[in-house]
Amino acid sequence: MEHSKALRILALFLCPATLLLGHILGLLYPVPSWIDKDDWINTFFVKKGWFWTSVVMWWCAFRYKGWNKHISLRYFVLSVWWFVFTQAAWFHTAPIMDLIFTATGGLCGFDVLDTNGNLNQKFHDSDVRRTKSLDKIHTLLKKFQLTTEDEFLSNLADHSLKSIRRLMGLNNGDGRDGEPPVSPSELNIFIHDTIHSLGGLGSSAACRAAGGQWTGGHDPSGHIFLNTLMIMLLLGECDFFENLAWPRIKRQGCKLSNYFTDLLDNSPLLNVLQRRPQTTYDVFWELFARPALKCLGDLVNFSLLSVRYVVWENPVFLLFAFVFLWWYSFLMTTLVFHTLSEQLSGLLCAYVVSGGLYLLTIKNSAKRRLV
Ligand SMILES: CCCCCCCCCCCCCCCC(=O)SCCNC(=O)CCNC(=O)[C@H](O)C(C)(C)COP(=O)(O)OP(=O)(O)OC[C@H]1O[C@@H](n2cnc3c(N)ncnc32)[C@H](O)[C@@H]1OP(=O)(O)O
Repeated sequence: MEHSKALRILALFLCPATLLLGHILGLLYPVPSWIDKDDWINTFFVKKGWFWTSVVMWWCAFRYKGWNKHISLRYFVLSVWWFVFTQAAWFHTAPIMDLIFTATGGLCGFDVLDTNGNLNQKFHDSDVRRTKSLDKIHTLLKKFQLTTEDEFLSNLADHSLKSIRRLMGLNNGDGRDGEPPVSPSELNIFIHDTIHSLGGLGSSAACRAAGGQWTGGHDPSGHIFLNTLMIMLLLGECDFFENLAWPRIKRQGCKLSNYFTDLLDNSPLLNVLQRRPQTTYDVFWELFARPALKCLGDLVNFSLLSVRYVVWENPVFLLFAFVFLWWYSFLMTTLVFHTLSEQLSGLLCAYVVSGGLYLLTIKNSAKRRLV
């Protein structure tokens, strides 16, 4: 099968096939325990995914084809769709994914206390996140207390602040006894209503910033949406320069392997046999220092050449490394996060636009070739 056909099939079917694979794996194996919302892959790469994908895509375009108005148009369409779906549908409004969530009954919740007045373990999914949220809620309630003129509400705010400080392990001075005869659920309602009265909690980002928890409703998976869009953008664009990328790799051969074998070709015993050192110092030098220095030099050479080979000469490797990263994140999302229907809606929303765009482009370029 020719390269471009394989690439198109990969671009079109990789994401739906991975969704299926994830659910089959989910039936066969336990949920992976190493996945963490705050790990470096998620915070540094996936959550800034559009930035990384843009850099890699434009870099490849620049190194293989140069600027071209068709690429810019496709990038513009996908960027606008990414932006309105995940960032903001319009100026100062929530993005489409959050509008769907709130329209289906979802809200920003503040169920900080459980029925016994202790920290609700279902409020956020790790101690670090719970502590950060309590801190944010404390700041907002403090602000409210300083500005309200209603004595009753000010007292309630005071009681809530004391409870929150207790949950954070801070000393209130008067201990738990100083807290009022207000039930935990009433305090939760007060915290919820007060923070909502400050306004601007219509998006998941704003909810997070206020320390709340996005609960209920249908929450289309932002990760599935973004990963799909990024995979299709990278593989879709690769289709337009792969005829330049593969021959370049073939032409250059794998000269990196020579440098790699140099790294291994560094025997201390051979040094001793060939150079026949006379003094103890010379033996030490030939046995330990010379091989170590040579290895270091070769390693630096090898690293520099690898970077040059991958980033400058063949950035298509970089492109596939990122496709792999987005694919991995996609698979982990299918295993751990959201319901199947939320994953499907994330996939469909990305797929409809990016799939349509690339099918249309492929059709148009085939037509142009025929003419
Ligand atoms: C030498 C070189 C020269 C180069 C020369 C070329 C020049 C080339 C010029 C380029 C020019 C660039 C110009 C670009 C300019 C921009 O692009 S700048 C903009 C950069 N911004 C971005 O990239 C942002 C991308 N991120 C996003 O869109 C959103 O954060 C997301 C990922 C869609 C948000 O999703 P979300 O809110 O996390 O919601 P969702 O996915 O539903 O997840 C719900 C929860 O489950 C968690 N979750 C879900 N799945 C997972 C998972 N797989 N793992 C862990 N957690 C998960 C989430 O973390 C979330 O948890 P919370 O933290 O909210 O509690």
